[in-house]
This record gives sequence, C-alpha cells and structure tokens, in this order.
Amino acid sequence: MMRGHQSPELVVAEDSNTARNLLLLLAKQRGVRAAGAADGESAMKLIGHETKAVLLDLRMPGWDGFKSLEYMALNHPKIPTIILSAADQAAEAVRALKLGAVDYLTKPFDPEELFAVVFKAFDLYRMREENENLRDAVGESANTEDMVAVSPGMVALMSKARKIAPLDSSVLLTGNSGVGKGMLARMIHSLSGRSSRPFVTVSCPALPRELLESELFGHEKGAFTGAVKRRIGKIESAAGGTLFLDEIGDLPIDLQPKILNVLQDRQFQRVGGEKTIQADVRLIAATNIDFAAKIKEGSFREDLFYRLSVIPLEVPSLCDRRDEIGPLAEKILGNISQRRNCPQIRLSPEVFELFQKYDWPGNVRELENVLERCSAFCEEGEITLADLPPEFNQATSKGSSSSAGYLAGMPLEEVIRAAIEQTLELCQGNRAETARRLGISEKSVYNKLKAYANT
Ligand SMILES: Nc1ncnc2c1ncn2[C@@H]1O[C@H](COP(=O)(O)OP(=O)(O)OP(=O)(O)O)[C@@H](O)[C@H]1O
Repeated sequence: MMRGHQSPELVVAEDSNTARNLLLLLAKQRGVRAAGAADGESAMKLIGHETKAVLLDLRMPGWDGFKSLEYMALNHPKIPTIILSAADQAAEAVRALKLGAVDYLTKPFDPEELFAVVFKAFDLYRMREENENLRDAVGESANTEDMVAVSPGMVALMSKARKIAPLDSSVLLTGNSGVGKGMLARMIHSLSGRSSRPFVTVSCPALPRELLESELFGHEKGAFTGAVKRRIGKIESAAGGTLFLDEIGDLPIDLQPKILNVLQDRQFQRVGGEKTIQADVRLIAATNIDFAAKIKEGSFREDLFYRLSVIPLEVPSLCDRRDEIGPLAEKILGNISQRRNCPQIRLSPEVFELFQKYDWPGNVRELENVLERCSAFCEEGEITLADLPPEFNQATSKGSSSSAGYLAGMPLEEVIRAAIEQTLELCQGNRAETARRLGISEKSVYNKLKAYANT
C-alpha cells in the first residue's frame, strides 16, 4: 500500500493526461509505486529517495525532455531515464540517449515491453548503487596487496609509486585502456598522507562540456538553465584528498586553463560564482593517448601537460607482462568465487596456455570480463576451452596471437562489423567510448549498429 511519506519508485513526465493516467494505472497493476506530472519541472520535484527510474516524454510544455535530462544528469545521475517519443522523433531520441537516457520507446507502446524496460532500469539503478558502495569500500581499502604485481616492469612501477605517494606533486599515469591506471591512482592515494580524505574520480569524456565543467567546479544557483540549486563540484568535494582525472586528453580546451589555475594557484570559482575557492587537492591524471600529437594539433595545452606530468608513470600493457596473466587470473577468479560463495574456480591447462598466447588488447579489464563471463557458464569449477567466447577461440586458434591472420580474406564489411561489435562489448555498451577507440564518430557507430540490428 502506498504510504503518504514514501516517494515514488517511478516518476512519469508526460503532458497527455490520458497517456499519463494510463501509465500510472499500468504501474499500479504491477505493484510499482508511481507518480506523474504534466511537465518536466513538476515531475523532477516528485523524485525522492526511493525513485529508481523516470519515464520522460520529449515534447512537453515548460521543461521539455532535454531540459529535464540535463537536470537529471546534474542532480540525480544514478537514476536511469527512459524516453517516451513519438514515431517521428528518432533523431531527438538519439540526442536524448547521448544526454544519458538509457533507452527510448516509441508511442504507442506495448505495456509489457514498456514495463520490461522499466524493470531493467530498476535493476540498473540497483547496480549503480551497488557499484558506488563497492567503489567506496574499495576506495577505503585499496592497498598494495590488492594490486597484482609480479613482473619486473610492474614490480619497478609499484616501487616508484610507493616512493612518490607521500609527495603532493601531480602524477600523470599513461598506458593503454584497462591496464590498471585507475587502480594505481587509488593505491597512490591510499599510501599518501591524504588517505583519510576522499578519492574522487572524474572521467573527462563521460560528460558533455557544460556538465563536465559543473561536475568539476560546481555551480551557483541560476548559473544556467537547470541550475536550480547550488552544486558543489568534485574539486571541492575532494578537499584534503585526491582528484583523479581519467582520460585527461579529452578535457575540452576551454576548461584547460581552469585546471591549470587549480594546479598553479590552487584556486577556482564555481560556474556562475564570483567567490574564489581554495583547491586543496592532489591531482592524479590518466591518459591512454599520445600527448605529443594532441599538443601539436593544438587541442591540449603544453603548459598544462608539463604541470600535470611532474611525476610520469607508465603502466605496461598486459601483453608486455605475460608472466602476470596467470596470477591476475587467479586473483580475479578468487574474487569471483568469493562473491559467489563457491570453491576457487580454476583454469584448465589448455585455457591457461591459450591465455598466455592471447594479446589481450583490452588488457586486465578484458581478462576480467572474459573470466566473469566464462565462470558464469563453467561446470565443476574449471574453465575449459568450451567455456571461452567464440571470438576468443577464433582469434587464437590460428596459432597467432595477433588477429591479423584470421582477418585475411574476410569480407571488409564483416571485419568492420566484428571490430565494432567487439569493441562495443569491450566498452560495456558505451558507444561514445567505442567510437573514440575506433577513431570514428559516435554517429557512425550508431548508424552501423542500427543497420546490423536489421540483418
Ligand atoms: N595489477 C592489477 N591487479 C589486480 N587487478 C587489476 C590490476 N590492474 C587492473 N586491475 C583491474 O582491472 C580493471 C581495469 O583497471 P583500471 O580501471 O584501473 O584500468 P585503466 O587503465 O584505468 O582503464 P581505462 O583507461 O579504460 O580507464 C579494474 O577492475 C582493476 O581492478
């Protein structure tokens, strides 16, 4: 039964009274506590502690879907938003997805399909919450023992990291995607004098420019449309601790002087604010790109690069430390087994050998994903060749650790499709990251996927 003080699990923003009332009725029939409003702004006010998803019409009087999405990204980033769009609004729906909506449904919708999407969004919300709790827990406990380091390169890196951890200088971590830069940053923080204060991460490509600026520096009430209350940015919330700027190469050029100011003068201003605020953070930045090219083309300031890289540390790719694949796999499988409360899952000798030969372009993250997936299917606690994903077998069965051998003779379109689909999987469905890694536009990724969906 709905109690007065409980906030809705589902908020519906839809200007058509008939459609809104129908949605609320359908929700009630499924035991979902829902509330609705006819415009975005009123709907946003209904969001409470128990809200796990928002259904958002795109065209509404007052705050439309886009304005509401921006508000959600700023104020309720964990709550998934599902777009309700008319059949002729496909382009707008895509824009909404880019602004962070998780899915979109075209009207008229099938109630079963609609609620399947809503329940998936509830699951996603729970997952985001769990991840956040997990991250907080890991943040507290990250220490040298969590990080596997047995290869000479990693042992040397860890020893350097331990030495520089207590200093307050900024650190630039370089290395390919998934090598462990984020983990190393946490470790440096946990070994520093700032360890009892927050470790705060900001991923530069994850947000559009305006949202990123507000995420970093915060904003004053009324600074821009949607800024309905003052917001404290990540630099401020990391006070006394460490700010980890992931993928710093994607920091927009016009935000770079503001970060330079934080590094040089240890101060900044909130967006729309006049007060100068002291920035008490240690900066650790990470990148997987070649800065020389970015500086040359003028998209990254050289002075900022030098300020950031007072201490440069390079994390080697997994294929350059193959002796670490075994210990890493064991550690990851240990974590999985512990989480599932089952005996330690092992690799069969054949899989172990194959793992040593494989190139691991997605590095430790790919190893984690493969193990996570295989251990869900494996029987009797051992991962065998049959449990491996097909593309993994394909890539290695030709006796070559590089994929070039099996690509030869394949129709180009299939190669492109495989590259897009596998990169998307590697990036856990993140289209923007997929586009970035493949060096194509996000629109091209979207168009290709749309075309593949019809074949
Ligand atoms: N040496 C290691 N020991 C144990 N786990 C590791 C190690 N290196 C990486 N991992 C794990 O691999 C995953 C990827 O690591 P992380 O996110 O730190 O990589 P990254 O280099 O920051 O990636 P990206 O550039 O894509 O952000 C994480 O789940 C991390 O816990």
